[in-house]
Amino acid sequence: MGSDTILETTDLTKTFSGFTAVNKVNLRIRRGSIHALIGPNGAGKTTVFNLLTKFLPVSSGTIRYRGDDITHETPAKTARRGIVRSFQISATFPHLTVFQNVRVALQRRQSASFEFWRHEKALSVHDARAMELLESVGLGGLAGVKAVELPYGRKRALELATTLALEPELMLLDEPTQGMGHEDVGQVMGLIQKVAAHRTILMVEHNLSVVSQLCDTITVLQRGAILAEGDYQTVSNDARVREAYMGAEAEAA
Ligand SMILES: Nc1ncnc2c1ncn2[C@@H]1O[C@H](COP(=O)(O)OP(=O)(O)OP(=O)(O)O)[C@@H](O)[C@H]1O
Repeated sequence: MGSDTILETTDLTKTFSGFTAVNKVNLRIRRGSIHALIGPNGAGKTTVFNLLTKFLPVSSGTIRYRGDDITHETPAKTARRGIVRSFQISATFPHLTVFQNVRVALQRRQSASFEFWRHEKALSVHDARAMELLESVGLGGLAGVKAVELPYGRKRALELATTLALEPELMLLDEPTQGMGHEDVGQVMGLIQKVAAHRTILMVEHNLSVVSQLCDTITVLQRGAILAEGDYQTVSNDARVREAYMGAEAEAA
C-alpha cells in the first residue's frame, strides 16, 4: 500500500442471506482527498460505509487502513484510529446548547465513554477547544442556543463540529447536503472544503453538482460493484454511468 493511500479495500464483499449487496469492491482512498461514493438507490453505498466503520461484519475481503489490516477490528478500535462517520453516529442532543453539545463530544473523545454527566469543572477544561470548534464551523455566535432551535443547515454545521471534536483523520460523510435548500448546500460545501484541509473525506452524496465541485475522485457503484472511477469529467462522460443513472431515472418515473 503506497504512502499516499490511507484506506484500501480488497475484494470487499457483503452478503445478506445469499444476496450480495457489496461485491468484490476494491477501493483506494488517497490521503488528503475528497472522495465520493455515488450510485443509484440500492447500489451498496450505505453498506460500504457500514463495513468501513465495522457497523456490519465483512463477509469476505479485506480493509486496510494506513497499512494495517482492520477488517475484523471492533467498531470502537476503528473509530479510535480516526475513522469517524458523521451525520449519523454523532447525533446531537437536542436540549443541550450548541456549546454543550460540542463539549460533550470532546469529553467523549477523552474518556472514550458515555460518562459525560460530569461535574461542571471536569467539563470546563474543554471550554476553549469547544469554542474554537464552533468558530471554525461558523457557530460561534449561536453557542448558547439549544440544538433543537437551530435551523436545519446549522444543525449540520453542529454535527460537523461534534464530529471534528473526535479528531477524525478519515471522515465519512453520509449525504451531507440531503434535504437542504440551495443556500444551506453552499454553506455546507464551504464547511466541507474547510475541514478537508487537514484530513481525508469519503462522502456518499446524491447531489452531483456538489460532487462535481468538491470531489477529486468519484467511485460509481452499481448493484454492489464498481462501475466506474475517476474525476468528475471521466465518470460523467462514461456511457455505462450515464446508462445506470438514466436507467434509475426511468425506473423511478
Ligand atoms: N440489513 C440488510 N439486510 C438485507 N438486505 C440489505 C440490508 N442492508 C441493505 N440491504 C440491501 O443491500 C442493497 C444495498 O443497500 P444500500 O443501502 O447499501 O444501498 P445504497 O446505495 O446506500 O442505497 P440508497 O442510495 O438508497 O441509500 C439493497 O438492495 C438493500 O436492500
